Amino acid sequence: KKSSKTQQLPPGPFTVPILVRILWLRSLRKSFSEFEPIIRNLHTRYGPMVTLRIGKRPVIFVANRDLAHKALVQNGAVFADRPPAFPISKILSSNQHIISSAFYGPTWRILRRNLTSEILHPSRVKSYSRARKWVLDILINRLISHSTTESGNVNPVVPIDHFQYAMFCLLVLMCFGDKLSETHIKEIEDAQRHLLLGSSRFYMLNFWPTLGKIIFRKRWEEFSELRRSQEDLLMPLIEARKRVKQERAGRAKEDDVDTDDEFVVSYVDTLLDLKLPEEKRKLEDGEMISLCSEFLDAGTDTTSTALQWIMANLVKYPNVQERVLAEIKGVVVEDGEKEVKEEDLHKLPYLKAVVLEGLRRHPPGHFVVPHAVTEDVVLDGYLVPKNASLNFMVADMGWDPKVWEDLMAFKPERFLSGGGGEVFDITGSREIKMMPFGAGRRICPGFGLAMLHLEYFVANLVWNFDWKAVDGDEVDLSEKQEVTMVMKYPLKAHLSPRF
Ligand code: HEM
Repeated sequence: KKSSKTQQLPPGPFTVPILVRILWLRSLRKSFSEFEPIIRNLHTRYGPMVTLRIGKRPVIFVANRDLAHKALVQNGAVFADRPPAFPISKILSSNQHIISSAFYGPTWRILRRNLTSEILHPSRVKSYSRARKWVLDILINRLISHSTTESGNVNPVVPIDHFQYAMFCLLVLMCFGDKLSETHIKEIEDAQRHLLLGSSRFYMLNFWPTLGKIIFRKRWEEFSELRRSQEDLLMPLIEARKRVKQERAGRAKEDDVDTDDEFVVSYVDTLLDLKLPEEKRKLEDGEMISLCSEFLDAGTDTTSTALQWIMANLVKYPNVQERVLAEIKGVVVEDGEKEVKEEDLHKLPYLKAVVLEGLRRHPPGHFVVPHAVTEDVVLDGYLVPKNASLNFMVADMGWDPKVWEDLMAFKPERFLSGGGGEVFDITGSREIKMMPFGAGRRICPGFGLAMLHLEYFVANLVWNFDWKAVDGDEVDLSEKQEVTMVMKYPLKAHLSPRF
């Protein structure tokens, strides 16, 4: 519904914006993890829609699945905008010229369509299967070498860094082509991680940007230095793809045929010819760097966090791990075959159920990227003004007792269709029962790729190793807010190779 003058913002605590800003800054210095329980308490007190005044803009939180569906799916176009970025994000996103922060309009449409049709299309995703196998081998070798000492003793492994590195490798190869060395990948990972982890340190620069340039001069310099080092690392890779493209074009002209069957299109290749519709020009170097950086970040921590939560539950509940293994045994027919092939994943419904249950119980992001509306509207009788920032309680949507029985238990069976063949709709198009990837027009475009990565790596990790809890160090499922919602006590497990 359109709004009228009498409509009010959703309820919320009375706050003095300047005080909230100061408290916000102080709390950021300590920990971000207090934030979600506060919003949850406010929902208990005020209902499914709550307003908080943190800065100049009201921030509205929605905790109800039906309202999320009404907004994001039924009125998708109105709720698909993004708020203006804070100064730091503005620099990192080249003025909101990346998919996740672009305003809803032609630029967002062309950038998103390029990603979905040129890179995330199933046939293109298939062309990266060699890269996935390469990364799987790296991961398995790393896990083996970390679980045995030189004297042959077995050590428990803390796999999260290896998961992160593996997911990062995959995304780098898709982004810059599959001919990069491990050393090079590690360098890029370090630069990206510095920026990502530093983001909470630089958050303070968003407030009072003009005066802050003087007060926080050192921190601004540190931020500029990190962005520069990111540019120094990524730009040569982009330039290298430009050269490959030119050489191929030259060869194609001479021979009139494409001789290089091995060639795999990378994300950068698709950006080189892209034209921004509003500015009517090609992408600038800075914009390409920002888009590559978005691509790497979006698919790395999210997926490796989910992978860690899923493996933690398989260690905690050995009967679930046994069932995954038994299902794989029915599919891998060749004796001694070490790989569960991705072509076989669709024959493993229980594995898929395990991944879905992992995403429901432990969604890597407990909020979506902030949304905005394209015009003042009314939702559930309350005004959602154009200048508001709007968010949705992702974790709470998947923990609704009206939908899920015994909701905090890890029960993959709830996703088995019982022979009916009905596949669970993760996009929430008809009804939102959980939304780990968001919903509607801004839904994560990478959800298919993420599901593939999770199914492929969970299957192969279980197929290659028996995962066991470490005596006296039981798996603890407490959470901690970092870039994503991670395990407060990272998974530690004994791994016995099965081959
Ligand atoms: C388990 C893994 C992943 C999870 C849980 C996840 C989750 C999300 C969520 C919650 C959003 C915000 C949706 C919204 O604002 O309403 C999002 C956006 C996005 N994700 Fe993912 N994601 C994952 C993997 C990936 C991968 C592998 C890619 C790409 C390679 C990707 C690319 C993006 C992009 C570009 C956006 C912005 C979409 C837009 O604003 O239109 N994500 N993701």
